[in-house]
Amino acid sequence: MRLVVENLACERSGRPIFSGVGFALDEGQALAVTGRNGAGKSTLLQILAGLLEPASGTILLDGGHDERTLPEQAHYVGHRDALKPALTPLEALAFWQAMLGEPAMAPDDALDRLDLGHAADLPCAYLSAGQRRRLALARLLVSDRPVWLLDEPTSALDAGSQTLFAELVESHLGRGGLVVAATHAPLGLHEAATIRIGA
Ligand SMILES: Nc1ncnc2c1ncn2[C@@H]1O[C@H](COP(=O)(O)OP(=O)(O)OP(=O)(O)O)[C@@H](O)[C@H]1O
Repeated sequence: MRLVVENLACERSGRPIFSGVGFALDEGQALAVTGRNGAGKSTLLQILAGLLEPASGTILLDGGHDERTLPEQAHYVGHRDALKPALTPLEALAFWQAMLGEPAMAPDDALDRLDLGHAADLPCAYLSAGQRRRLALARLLVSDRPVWLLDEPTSALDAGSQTLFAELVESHLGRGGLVVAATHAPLGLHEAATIRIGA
């Protein structure tokens, strides 16, 4: 599987955000997207996730499920954790697994993997910022999708959780996955290509 992005440009509300963005990522590879605040890192991920249209440029995913689009083969974990406050972590993961399809790890096992087993039945509203982040990342484990699009994945994570995150990503890459992550901080991976967007 190979993700090739060429000459991508984006405008928001008629204002140019970035242009000339390109990269190629093979299976087992990670890309860190860096740049100043407002450079368009989240915007780039949202375009890859199919949530925004680029002004120009091409995005090609080669070698995956031919009948599925990139967004259908990607997990997108955005800035916001997309959790309903009244649901429990277990309910939230069961929902995501049913919605995303391709079931992989059982929700309770994913919670244990992210060290959230003790909070499985609490309303998400009670979770701390780091716990909410870990729950959003647990979503990556319950459905099998080869491309992970992660926006500031380590924000709010303590040192131990950052190590855990790096282990999850390394294991995904080891299985032939692809990861694109917008970040201001090092991701703790053994190897990741980097592109900087904006000035
Ligand atoms: N819905 C919107 N309508 C118009 N402009 C927007 C919208 N959302 C974001 N923008 C603008 O697009 C630009 C890029 O924003 P984006 O969130 O992609 O930046 P970023 O590089 O991820 O920033 P940060 O490092 O602060 O997270 C910013 O100037 C922002 O104000």
